[in-house]
Amino acid sequence: MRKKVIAGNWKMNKVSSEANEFIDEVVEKAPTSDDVEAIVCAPFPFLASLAEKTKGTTVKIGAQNMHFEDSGAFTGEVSPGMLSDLGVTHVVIGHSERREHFAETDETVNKKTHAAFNHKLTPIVCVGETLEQREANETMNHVESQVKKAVEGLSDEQVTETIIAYEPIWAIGTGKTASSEEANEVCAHIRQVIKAITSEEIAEQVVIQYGGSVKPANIDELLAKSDIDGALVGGASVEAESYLQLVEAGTR
Ligand SMILES: O=C[C@H](O)COP(=O)(O)O
Repeated sequence: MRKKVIAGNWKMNKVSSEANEFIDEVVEKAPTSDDVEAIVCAPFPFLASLAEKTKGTTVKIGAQNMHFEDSGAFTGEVSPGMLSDLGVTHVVIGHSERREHFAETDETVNKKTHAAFNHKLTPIVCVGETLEQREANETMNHVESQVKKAVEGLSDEQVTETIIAYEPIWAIGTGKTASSEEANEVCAHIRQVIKAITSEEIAEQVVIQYGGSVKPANIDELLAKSDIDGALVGGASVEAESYLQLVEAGTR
């Protein structure tokens, strides 16, 4: 059985003292079950401290973005090696907010996915359709194309380790969650796409998360679905109490 992976994405929230208080509480109270993996994806300035505080615990720290190059004249950017050197283990790649506001493309997503593996980081690759695409029945084709491009050129082993987060853009931060059936349908399609590229055995191992207005009140229903293996959570992951409830749901 695939383990549930619950990743909080704080986005651009918190100051250092709040970040440290959150992680102290989460480290103390997070369930230590093999059935669930807890990841906190925090802004760059907090990563060193959070990675230090979670060393030797079950809580993992992720970044929300990175550059694909190892080093160079890229003012303001952060390299994959800088992240892994701190003890960061995961990195969100291709979040729709980065695609929309920071010109992230399928091509840069693919480069970043390769760069993540080159530096022993696990990529959490985000895909998902706009409301217009859903209404035009383009969801499956769009998501399929995003997934194929993201994993292009990866080895089978790397595809197995890639976490894919299906996040319909219309459900992000809007309070509108995709129904568990709608979410599962797309996650199942993503698994079929992975199967077609690799094999059934690999597709069965790939962790596929749902993201978009996930909260303690709706996570159980989502996680009960056959192809939803976890959640990428924004708003409801910012407070420790709510985040811990989400992680706890992964153990049920
Ligand atoms: O990365 C997280 C997603 O954008 C979902 O955000 P949300 O839970 O606030 O809707």
